[in-house]
Amino acid sequence: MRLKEENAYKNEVEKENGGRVRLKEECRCKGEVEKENERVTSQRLYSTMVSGAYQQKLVVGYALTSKKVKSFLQPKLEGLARNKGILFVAIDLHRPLSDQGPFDIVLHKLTGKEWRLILEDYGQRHPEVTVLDPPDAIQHVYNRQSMLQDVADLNLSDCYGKVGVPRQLVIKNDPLSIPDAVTRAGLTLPLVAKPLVVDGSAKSHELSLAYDQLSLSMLEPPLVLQEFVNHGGVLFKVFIVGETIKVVRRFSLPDVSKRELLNNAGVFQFPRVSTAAASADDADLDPGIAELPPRPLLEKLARELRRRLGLHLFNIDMIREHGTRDRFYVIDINYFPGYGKMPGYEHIFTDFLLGLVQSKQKRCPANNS
Ligand SMILES: O=P(O)(O)O[C@@H]1[C@@H](OP(=O)(O)O)[C@H](OP(=O)(O)O)[C@H](O)[C@H](OP(=O)(O)O)[C@H]1OP(=O)(O)O
Ligand SMILES: Nc1ncnc2c1ncn2[C@@H]1O[C@H](COP(=O)(O)OP(=O)(O)O)[C@@H](O)[C@H]1O
Ligand SMILES: [Mg+2]
Ligand SMILES: [Mg+2]
Repeated sequence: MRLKEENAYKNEVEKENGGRVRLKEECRCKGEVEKENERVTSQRLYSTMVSGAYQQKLVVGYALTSKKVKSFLQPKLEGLARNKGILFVAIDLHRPLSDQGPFDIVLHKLTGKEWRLILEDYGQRHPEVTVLDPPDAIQHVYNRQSMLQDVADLNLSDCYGKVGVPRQLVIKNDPLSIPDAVTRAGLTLPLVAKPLVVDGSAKSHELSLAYDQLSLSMLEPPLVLQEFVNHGGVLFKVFIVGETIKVVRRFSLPDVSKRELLNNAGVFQFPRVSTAAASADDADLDPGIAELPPRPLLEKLARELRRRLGLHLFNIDMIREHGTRDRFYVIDINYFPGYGKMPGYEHIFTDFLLGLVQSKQKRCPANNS
């Protein structure tokens, strides 16, 4: 690229990046966001010079924790996105959202009421921007009772297998009432006790296994008490990105035998299981346990949940009842999970973003520029 053209392009980038340039002038402290956006601008210049034909298609503003930025926004994803004309820009939480961008998509996973209100207001003022995903839809899966409600309502029982949720009971307060409440509800031990609300904290993932009824009064509400389902120690993590589904196997809690149940009492907190480090994809497993859930079943489940939950980005923790071929339970739904560990997520995610904007343009051609 000749110097004149390069300068002309620099001007064009500066113009296009109006919001970000203004941000540079306005922002007194040279913060992380500014540095990030400078880096992005120079990367864009570089990619133009290398490819010769740069065409930016969409700008994705993101509001994610630093942990999530590290695991999700990996260099391979950013590089691929850049080649496809997608630019990721960090949202500055200290400045009004409407002064930033303009964005085509806002990608976010932050908890807290303040952020929710900001996004709701922004969504109303900027209907042309796709907010991934709507805050109230995300809120619905941050509660372990409501997250499974849609699976229970689905009644998926004639689609290459049956999918349900374990029987469960919500305890809002008074731990002393738990043993009676469990008897009345007719729940069978052992039970998994899970904090009712998932708020991104380590505490919301502190789960316990309860072997006897009396010890249940030692638990700290608000919580969900869920029947433990023997599943051969293997769990299926079903990642969903729009219409794409990817399944991986993870190790999980081992089965609890009748004898073990008789010989044990108490409530035992267990460490985080089924994390990425517990991959069981390459393990030598009993085929009856390891066989993935049937594809048509997953497709129907994902399609229905996408529609009912109003979410594009989530995963489902699913187990097969040990000793059955086709009896499945959904035990957990996570919003914007650890996609960095989903095989091929870079291509899947970038294609998904492009597809979103294309389908929006088809629906509202007047917005095309
Ligand atoms: O820590 P990661 O990257 O494995 O992702 C966590 C998820 O793990 P997974 O992708 O299912 O293996 C994790 O899934 P689980 O609840 O462990 O099944 C949660 O989604 C977690 O988010 P939060 O703490 O509930 O807000 C996710 O944490 P964040 O990345 O959103 O902080
Ligand atoms: N009803 C259940 N039956 C058997 N195992 C369960 C059940 N619920 C949870 N588990 C085990 O506990 C782990 C964590 O539970 P989960 O509901 O997924 O909570 P989290 O949101 O912290 O991942 C699961 O990965 C699984 O190994
Ligand atoms: Mg889980
Ligand atoms: Mg979870």
